[in-house]
Amino acid sequence: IEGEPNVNGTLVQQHLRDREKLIALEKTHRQDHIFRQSLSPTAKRADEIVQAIRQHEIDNYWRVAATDGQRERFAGEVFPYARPYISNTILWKVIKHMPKGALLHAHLSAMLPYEKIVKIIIQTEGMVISASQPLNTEDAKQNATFTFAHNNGTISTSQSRIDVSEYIPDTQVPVKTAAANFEGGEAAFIEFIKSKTTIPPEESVRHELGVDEIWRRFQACFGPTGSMIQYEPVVRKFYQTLFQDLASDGISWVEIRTGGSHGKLVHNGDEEIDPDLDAWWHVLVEEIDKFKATELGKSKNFLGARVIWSDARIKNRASITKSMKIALQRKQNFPQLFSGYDLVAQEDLGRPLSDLAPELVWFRQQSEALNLTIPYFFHAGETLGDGNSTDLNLFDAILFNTRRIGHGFSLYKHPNLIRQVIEQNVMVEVCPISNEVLRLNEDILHHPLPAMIAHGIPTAISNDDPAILGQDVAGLSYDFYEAIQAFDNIGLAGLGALAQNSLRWANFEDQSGEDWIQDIDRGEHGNGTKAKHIQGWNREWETFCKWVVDEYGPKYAAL
Ligand SMILES: O=c1[nH]cnc2c1ncn2[C@@H]1O[C@H](CO)[C@@H](O)[C@H]1O
Repeated sequence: IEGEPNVNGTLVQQHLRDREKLIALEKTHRQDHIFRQSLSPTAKRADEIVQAIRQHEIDNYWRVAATDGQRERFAGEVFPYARPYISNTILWKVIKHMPKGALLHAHLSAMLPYEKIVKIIIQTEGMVISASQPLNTEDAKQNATFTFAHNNGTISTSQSRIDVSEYIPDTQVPVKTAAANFEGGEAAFIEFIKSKTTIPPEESVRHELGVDEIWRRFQACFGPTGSMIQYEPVVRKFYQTLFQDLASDGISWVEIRTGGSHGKLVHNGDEEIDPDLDAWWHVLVEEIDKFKATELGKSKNFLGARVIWSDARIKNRASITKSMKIALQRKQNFPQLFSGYDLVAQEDLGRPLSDLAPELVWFRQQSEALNLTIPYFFHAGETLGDGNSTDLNLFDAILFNTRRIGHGFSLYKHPNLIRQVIEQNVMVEVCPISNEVLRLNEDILHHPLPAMIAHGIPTAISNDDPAILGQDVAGLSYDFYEAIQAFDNIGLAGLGALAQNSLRWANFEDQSGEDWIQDIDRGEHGNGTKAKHIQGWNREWETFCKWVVDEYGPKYAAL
């Protein structure tokens, strides 16, 4: 036996060089590779600083040993437990500040926290609530359903509480009165509404109960939301609050999934739904324009919103066809607001896309005959399965030329599809917190996002149903935070690429398939609307990176 291990030995040094090369080679396949290559010196500096901030907080803030009865804490732990700690971090402040581009995957009735909606309702003249039974016990509160409505003042005044045994089921009580008289007052009333419309942390973490169980709870949360966002004055304030919150979070464009049976409106001073289905669309057009003209809308350069018409895949053929006909009419009347088409609700239990092939082919033929551009933006692969019908939806989605895939959680199991998705420029709308709470990944560390990026799959981050699933804010900051927190390979530059992708795959205006692909290929170098918006974001990104360097450079440079 001779000598000692020596770090300066030729073979050791060779190994370390090979290692660097191999890691670098691996990274050239990443979807964010080109974006990283083109970072300005300031952006590179910001990336390094944020890396230092992140590591410092992983070591000194998140890593906390278990003490009597308390769990051990760690970076990347389940979102519902991490959430209260996130807002104390510097990394959070950085993420909040970041320009995030477009929110491409979110369902309207679960976009704005219900506390905000209920407060709007309480303040709106003539809003009433009725419950299916007196809410005087915990059991009753759990079992009851409730409905909001507008009433022109003809209600009986004998009932002023919904949480006493004397309450007569289905009687309307002014919301303001019911809330004020609720045991515990308005705060307790809001808590009650939230208990019926949100998934609490203690439920979210129970992964042992599986996907179907959480989907039953999740789906039930949507029940009361229909009647919340129907009365015009409420709807208008809802949109203004929503757009304010999105813009304040650095989001400049949003594609909202809704429609189907949801697009109904009760006009100011009315009690009944307007049979003219355009009414709902008119209001949204007006509110988008109104917000864009506000100080905040202008200062944040808010670009607007479009709607992805969404039908519940659980519906029978006839009602899907009927809804498609209504969709075609709306597209004719509101070509700019109407973006595309999707099918929603639990994929595992609803109709697979292959089952709906006749309807989807027919719909495409109809829109072509009418000279309408209605691309597909399908949910697909939101499953743990491999080869089950939800997983196979990915194949149909690609064959139907989906322009983006919602979730695509199981895509990483399909090498050939991955190749096709990359070649055909299809982007995956990744919703990390939604996937976690709906029990696909136990925590962010188990999410396939880094695998998708590493394989070169275009991805962007969305929040899906933040009012229900626990983010409890309209913006994207928590989902962005989870992504950067969990994976060393992402970093600020990786988040930047994800944000820029969101604009590159945003459906700003009707385009033929060819033009759509060309604009994605050209990205910031194109000459159309999309390139202009990406260039706008690039400028915001530089300003943001400079802010990071100025604000945190001095302190974190040394770390
Ligand atoms: O992650 C999702 N995957 C599929 N469908 C969803 C998801 N989140 C919400 N919805 C569906 O959208 C409808 C409201 O517009 C709800 O019925 C819900 O099932």
